[in-house]
Amino acid sequence: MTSTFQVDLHGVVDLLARHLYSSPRVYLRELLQNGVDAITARRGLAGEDAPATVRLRPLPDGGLEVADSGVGLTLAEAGELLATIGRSSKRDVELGTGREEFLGQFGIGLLSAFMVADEIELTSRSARRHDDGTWPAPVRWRGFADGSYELAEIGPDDPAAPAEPGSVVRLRPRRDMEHWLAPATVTALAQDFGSLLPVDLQVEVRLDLDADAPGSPGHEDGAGTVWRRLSGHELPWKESHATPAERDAALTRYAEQTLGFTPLARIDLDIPVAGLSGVAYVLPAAVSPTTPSSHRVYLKRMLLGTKVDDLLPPWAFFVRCVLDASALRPTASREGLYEDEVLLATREALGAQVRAWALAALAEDSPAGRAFLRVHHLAVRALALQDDDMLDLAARVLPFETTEGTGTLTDLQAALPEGARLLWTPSVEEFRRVAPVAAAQGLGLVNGGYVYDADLLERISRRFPRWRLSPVTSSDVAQALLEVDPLRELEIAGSVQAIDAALAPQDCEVIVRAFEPSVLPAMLLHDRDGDHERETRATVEAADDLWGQVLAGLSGPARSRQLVLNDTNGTVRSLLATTDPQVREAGAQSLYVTALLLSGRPLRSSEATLMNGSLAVLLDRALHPGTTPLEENR
Ligand SMILES: Nc1ncnc2c1ncn2[C@@H]1O[C@H](COP(=O)(O)OP(=O)(O)OP(=O)(O)O)[C@@H](O)[C@H]1O
Repeated sequence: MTSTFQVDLHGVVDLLARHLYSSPRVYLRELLQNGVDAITARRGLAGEDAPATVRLRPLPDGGLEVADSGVGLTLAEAGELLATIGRSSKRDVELGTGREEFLGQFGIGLLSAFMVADEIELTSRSARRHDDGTWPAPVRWRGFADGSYELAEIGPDDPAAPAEPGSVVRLRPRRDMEHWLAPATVTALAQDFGSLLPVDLQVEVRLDLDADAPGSPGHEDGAGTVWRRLSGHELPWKESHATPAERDAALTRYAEQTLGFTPLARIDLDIPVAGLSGVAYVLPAAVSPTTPSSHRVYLKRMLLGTKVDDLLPPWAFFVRCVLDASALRPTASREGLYEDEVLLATREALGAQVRAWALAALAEDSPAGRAFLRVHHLAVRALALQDDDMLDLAARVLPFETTEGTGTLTDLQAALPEGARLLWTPSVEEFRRVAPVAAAQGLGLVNGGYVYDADLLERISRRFPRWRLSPVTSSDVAQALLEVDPLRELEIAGSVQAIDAALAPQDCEVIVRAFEPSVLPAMLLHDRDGDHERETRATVEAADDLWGQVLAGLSGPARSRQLVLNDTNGTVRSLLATTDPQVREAGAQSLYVTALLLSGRPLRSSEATLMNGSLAVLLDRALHPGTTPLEENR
C-alpha cells in the first residue's frame, strides 16, 4: 500500500515564512518580485506596451499596499496558486525548473510576508478575458499565518478591487514588526532591491517625511503626499556617456557610492551566455588572501545580495564586482547562488576576464600596471601558482627580497656574474642567517619565506631551468666557508675545545672557518633535522620518565646546532687568543646569542639569561682588569 506524507501545515508555513530567510527585510523583495513577474506575464499576453507599474503605499493603519499592473489572477488561478504551497505559475512544467523570464520559481515567496504580517490580503483583477469576451470578476484572497485562507470573488465596484487589471497586496503589521512596514524602511528597502528593475517602481511619501521630495521625479497625489520614483535606472555600466572619460568618472562615482572605495582600476565584464554584464573593481589597498571576496549581484535586475561570495576563483580576491545576470540560479531564499554548472562556467569565465586584464596590465609596464603590482602582488603570486601565463609574467615582473636588494629575478641575475646560480631559502629566518655570507661570496640568494614564494620559486625553477634556481643547501653554504690553514688549526685547537665545551650546555657544537664578510663574527648553521632534534631534546627534558625514554630513543647523539666562528673576524681572533677562561666562556656565549639573534630566532628565557650573564662578566672584566669576576655573574 502506498501512502502520502502528512503535512503539518503550521510547521511548514512557519518554516518557510520565518526560518528560510536570514532577515525579514526580504519580504519586500518577494512582493516586488511578484509584481515584476506579473508584469512580465502581462507583457507576454498583451505585448511590450502593457502598463508596467508597481506602486508602494504605506497605509494609515501602519500597513503596506503593493499594487502592480500585472497579469492578475482569476478565481481558479488564485485557488490553485495562492492556496497551494510550492505551486508557482513560473515553472516550466516539462523541465521542472524556473522559466527564464521570471524571477520567482519556488511558489513560496509570498509566505515571507508572514515574517512581518499576520495577514496577507491579495485582491486581483485578471487581464485575461473569458472566451466569450467578458472580463473575469475580481477576486479577494486572505491568507493567515496559521495556514488558513479565504478566497472569493468580489464585485467589480468593491473598493478593495483594483480599478485596472493587476493585483494589490495589503499587509497588516505583525506585533513588534511594525518598523518593517514603516514608510522610511519601505522606501529604503525598495530602493535597495528594486532601483534597477525594468518597471516603473514608485513609492508614496509624505512630504513632511521626505526632505528630498521637491527635487525628486514624481507627481502630487492629494494633499501632503508625492509619488517618488525609485526605478528607471539603466544598469550603471550600460548607461551611455558622451566620452569614455565621462563613463570612467561615472563608474568610479558608482563604486564610491555603492561599495565605499575609489577603485585602483576597473574591468568591464561581459558573459553573454550567462546573460551577465557588470564591472569588477580592483581594490585600492591590499587585502589578505583569506578575506572572503564578496560581490554585489543582481539577478534579472533585482538585487540578490551585496555580499555574494564564491562568484570568482579564490585567487581573484583583489576585485569586488557589481553585476547583473539572468542565467544564474538563486537558492530558494534568494540569498546566494545555486552551485550548478552555469555558476561553475560563469566563475571560470569571470576569472578569465579578470586574468586577461591582469596579464595585460602587467605586460605593458604602465603606471596602472605598476600600481596594481605594488598593491596586489600577493594576488599575482597566488594566480601565478596555478596559471602558466601568469607565471611567465610574474617571473619577469614580481619583486623578491634578494641579496641584491628588492628586485625581480632578472635584476638579481643581471647583478651576478654570467651563468651564476640563483638560490632561495624556504624561510625568512634562513635568509637572514645565510644572506650576509651568500652576498659576500657573490651568491644570488632569494628569500622564499613569504606567502606563496617558496611554492612559486619551486614552480619557476621547474618552468625556467635557465634561471638555474634551486633551494639553498648546507653544502652551498659550507662551500663558502673555507677550512682554516692546518697550522692555524693547531694553534687554536685548545681554545676551540674550550669554547666548544662552554657551548655544549646549549647543545651547540663549535667549528672555525674563514669566510667573508669578515665583519660577521659567527653564524649559526642548523638544518631542519637539527631543529627537530633540538625540539625532541627539549621535550625529553620536560617529559615524564616513560615518555622521555621513548623520545630519547629517537634522538641521536650529535649536537643540533653548529656555531661557525669566522677566523677572519677581529673579535673572534681575540677570543681565540685569550687565555682568560672567564672571558673566553663569556665571549663564546655572547657570540652564540648574537648569532642566534641574527638568525631571526626568538630568544628563550635561558638564552636571555645567558646573554645578560656573559655581558656582565665581560663588563666586569673590562672595568676591573686582572681581578676575578663576580661569582654571582657566572
Ligand atoms: N502580484 C501577483 N500577481 C499575479 N500573480 C501572483 C502575484 N503574487 C503571486 N502570484 C501568483 O502566486 C504564485 C505563488 O507566488 P509566490 O510568491 O509564493 O511564489 P513564486 O513567485 O512563484 O516563487 P518564489 O517562491 O520563487 O518567489 C506565483 O507563482 C504567481 O502565480
